[in-house]
Amino acid sequence: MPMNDNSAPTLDEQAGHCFACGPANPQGLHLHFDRSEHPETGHPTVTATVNLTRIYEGPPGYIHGGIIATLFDEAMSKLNRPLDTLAMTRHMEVDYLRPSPLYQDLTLTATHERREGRKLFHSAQLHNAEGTLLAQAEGLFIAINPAMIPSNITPEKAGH
Ligand SMILES: CCCCCCCCCC(=O)SCCNC(=O)CCNC(=O)[C@H](O)C(C)(C)COP(=O)(O)OP(=O)(O)OC[C@H]1O[C@@H](n2cnc3c(N)ncnc32)[C@H](O)[C@@H]1OP(=O)(O)O
Repeated sequence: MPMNDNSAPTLDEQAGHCFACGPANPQGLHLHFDRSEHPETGHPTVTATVNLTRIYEGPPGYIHGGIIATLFDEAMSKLNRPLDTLAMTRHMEVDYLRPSPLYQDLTLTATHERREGRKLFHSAQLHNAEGTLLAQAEGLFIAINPAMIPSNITPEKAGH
């Protein structure tokens, strides 16, 4: 495993098994986000294209609502890095406006809205290819002490 200069795992290495974005998780979603700035506010924005199979089905033909929440949680969490902040989700609200179809390219976006001390407020949306808003979320992330994140997780230490 590649290491940084201190031979300690980097944050990306620590997060390699993240269910939503980790490349090392064989059962994960392997989401990839492009980062930019919001054209009006200049705040960090991220975008990903998602196209999910029946593994993630809830209602027949549609994505499970819990997976949609996962998409939003992950997209909003990706805004913390450009804000130079290590943070975890404290609160999230999801509006499911239309069923979100499987086997179609959908656009997942998230934008940083504002910061109040340790509190980071983000928003996220899921659109179909026609531009219809399918679901949306608001999230509160709290900046944490990096010491909260263990540097070496093994099955033995996780109790498996
Ligand atoms: C981290 C690196 C890797 C990134 C991976 C990203 C993965 C994707 C993101 C995730 O899924 S993270 C996993 C899910 N989240 C968690 O497991 C977090 C579990 N919760 C905690 O560990 C603690 O609650 C946390 C460290 C987040 C915060 O605990 P604290 O005790 O430091 O803060 P507190 O609970 O007092 O809340 C902080 C502030 O939020 C405020 N707050 C809480 N709920 C609120 C609400 N609903 N609306 C507005 N404000 C709210 C609360 O009042 C308070 O305001 P003040 O600081 O002004 O007093």
